[in-house]
Amino acid sequence: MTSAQTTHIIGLGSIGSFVAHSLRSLPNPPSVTLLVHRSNLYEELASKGWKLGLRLGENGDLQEEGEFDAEMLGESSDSHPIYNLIVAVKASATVSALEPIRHRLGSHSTICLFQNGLGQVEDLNKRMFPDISTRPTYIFGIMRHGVYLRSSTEVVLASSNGCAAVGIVRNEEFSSRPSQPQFLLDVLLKSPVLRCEKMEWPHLLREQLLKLAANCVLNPLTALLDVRNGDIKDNRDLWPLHCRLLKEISMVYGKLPELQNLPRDLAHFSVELLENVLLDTINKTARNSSSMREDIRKGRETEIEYINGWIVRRGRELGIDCVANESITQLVLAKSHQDGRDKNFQIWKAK
Ligand SMILES: CC(C)(CO)C(=O)C(=O)O
Repeated sequence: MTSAQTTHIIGLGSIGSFVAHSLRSLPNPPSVTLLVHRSNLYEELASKGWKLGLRLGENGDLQEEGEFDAEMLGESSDSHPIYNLIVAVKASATVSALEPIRHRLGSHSTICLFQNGLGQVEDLNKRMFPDISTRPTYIFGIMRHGVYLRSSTEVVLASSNGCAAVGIVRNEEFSSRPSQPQFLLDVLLKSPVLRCEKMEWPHLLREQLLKLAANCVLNPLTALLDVRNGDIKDNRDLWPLHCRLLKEISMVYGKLPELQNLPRDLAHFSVELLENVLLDTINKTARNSSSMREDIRKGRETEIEYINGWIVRRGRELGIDCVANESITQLVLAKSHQDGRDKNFQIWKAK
């Protein structure tokens, strides 16, 4: 049984588990239901008494929070409506992850996406909620905390100076929807560990676009060269490529219809500004191994279609040829499919 005060969380990687823990550690915690895809994770949570642990710093004490509810997706025949949903799966897995609970979502729901990249809302609307009247309200979240999983039920928060931002996505059909996004916003904003601020949509969109520009350079290059973020700055041979990628991105941003009516300080994205954001991101995350490099190393699908791929698609709509972003997208796709192809080739050769 769920109520309008229950928060569901799907995607129990580092971000999803961190948010789940933050909500349950509030003084009057909301009820939180974890939506689990893997039976081994479900069994592990059960064996730990439905608790998740958070360590503040690598060697900090383990703080456990419990009384989570959990549902094993695919096996649960639950048809109760879901009012508040936090999505922390990879951008490329959003639609498939939400498929088993699609019948429980609708205009009564608020969906908060804590993900890299852009284009997920358009995907959800097209593939899951084509009827405008049944669409949920979306909140987009930007996570600036360094978190990683030490085990499937233990998260490490690398430092206490990270922060997060959330804002309600305003699009053409956003009007008076029956969902109550305030509940989810309030619980997210209350958590002292999350350090989450609320931003009005044009400001959050600007932050997302700036973050996306840095991701468009850092993520594919670290993945293709198999290096840490800091190495991208030190390798001078890459500089002309950074510049070409950012020039295309600046041109696309300059023509985005959703920015046309905004004041200049919100809609202006010069190449110099994007370069500064890129350098600042590299300096702050120099020792990080980017999420795309990790995806490639672990043989997982990357988010390239929602990072450089988004720039290429929007560029195409606006008549801007994004040759550098398109080439780098193809290279990352080729690299991530390489192992599979090698295996197929071996099988083919063996026949
Ligand atoms: C900023 C950066 C590149 C940090 O590693 C990131 O967002 C990612 O890895 O996806």
